[in-house]
Amino acid sequence: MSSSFALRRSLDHLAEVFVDADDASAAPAASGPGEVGPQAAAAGGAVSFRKVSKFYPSSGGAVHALADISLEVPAGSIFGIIGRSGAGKSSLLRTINRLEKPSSGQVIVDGVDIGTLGEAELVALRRRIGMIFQHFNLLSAKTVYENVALPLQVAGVPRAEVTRRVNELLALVGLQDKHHVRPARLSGGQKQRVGIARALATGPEILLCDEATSALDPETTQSILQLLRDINRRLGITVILITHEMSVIREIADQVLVLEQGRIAELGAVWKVFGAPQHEATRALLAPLQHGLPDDLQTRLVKEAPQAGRYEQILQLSYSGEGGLEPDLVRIGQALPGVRLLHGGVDRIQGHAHGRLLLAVDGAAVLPDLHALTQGAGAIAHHIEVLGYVPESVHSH
Ligand SMILES: Nc1ncnc2c1ncn2[C@@H]1O[C@H](COP(=O)(O)OP(=O)(O)OP(=O)(O)O)[C@@H](O)[C@H]1O
Repeated sequence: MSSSFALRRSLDHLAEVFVDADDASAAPAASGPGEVGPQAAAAGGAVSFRKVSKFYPSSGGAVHALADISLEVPAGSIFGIIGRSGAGKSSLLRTINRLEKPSSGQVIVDGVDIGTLGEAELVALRRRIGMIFQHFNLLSAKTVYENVALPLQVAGVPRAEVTRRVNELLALVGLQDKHHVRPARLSGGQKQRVGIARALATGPEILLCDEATSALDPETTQSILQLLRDINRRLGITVILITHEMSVIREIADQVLVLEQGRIAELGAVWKVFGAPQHEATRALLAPLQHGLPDDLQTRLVKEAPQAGRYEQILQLSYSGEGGLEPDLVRIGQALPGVRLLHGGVDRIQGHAHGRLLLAVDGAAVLPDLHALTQGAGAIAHHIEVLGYVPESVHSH
């Protein structure tokens, strides 16, 4: 792609997402130039979807991208949308700033049905909704400073004020020493920080994140998620993000929506959905995060207890976050004498312990009533099952 073509595309995109210069003078801004800014804690930012459906016309018949979506995103929350490729995530996200128009149903932002807004009001709405992208969408010919300044300049903010705010925004995202650098000389994480600063320039109440960390390595992903969390907490901005990685949801979101073929497969608090996934799509998305049986044990595991020779019983203890139950190693040791921890892991999600432990107990030991060990105040796990038996000692191999 030639650089002028790339620039034109980026400019087109920016104009689409933010405002266009002609509209800016005509539009009654939601908050006037004097009030926009990252220091202003967001007061609103609630989004409701009411029976939202979306069809795209196509030569092979209409594609039903969203079907009857109704849900609420509370103001000030972090809301994660996940699903397989083609599930409808982008389509749903883009209805919030009306880059996509629903075929039916309403999207309501802070009590206002945005389908009823005229052009000028739509411009004002988009100033209250920032957006960041997987590929950052920065203007390559402009410096970091100029990229962040642009939405403020377009909104008619006086020059001295632009300078003050861009300085503040770049400090907020940790790029105070990169003012005069062009995007090509930044790392992916730094580019996304510029994208975030630019998205926050007009003091939005909502930040839409379209696969914002998908192009980043794991360490940079962590730092960007941390920044988004800080922004959510410090500025009170509602963050709505789409991702295909459950680890991103686990890291940052309060609520998660699992989309499957345009429909709600699952919706709820992240710790609950992780602890007791109801839908096959959710279980499939969670599978890579779970501590399953390692291959070496899997190959040696038999379903029936061997009739002769020594063997070990392999138990799986699961934790779903309910009731504050955490793995208490002393109690586990008392309930299952001689137990050894083979494999597993526990995550804390929103203060709830989640995970699985794989344990080995000598084959000669008589197991207690495992169901009883999941009940009442003395419970050692939410669920316990014998996965099978491994001939001889596990550590003899
Ligand atoms: N402009 C369009 N015209 C026709 N079909 C479209 C258009 N945009 C999306 N679709 C179709 O709508 C469905 C949902 O697409 P969407 O991009 O919202 O899903 P997604 O979950 O974001 O996917 P991905 O993770 O691959 O980005 C898909 O079948 C897609 O092919």
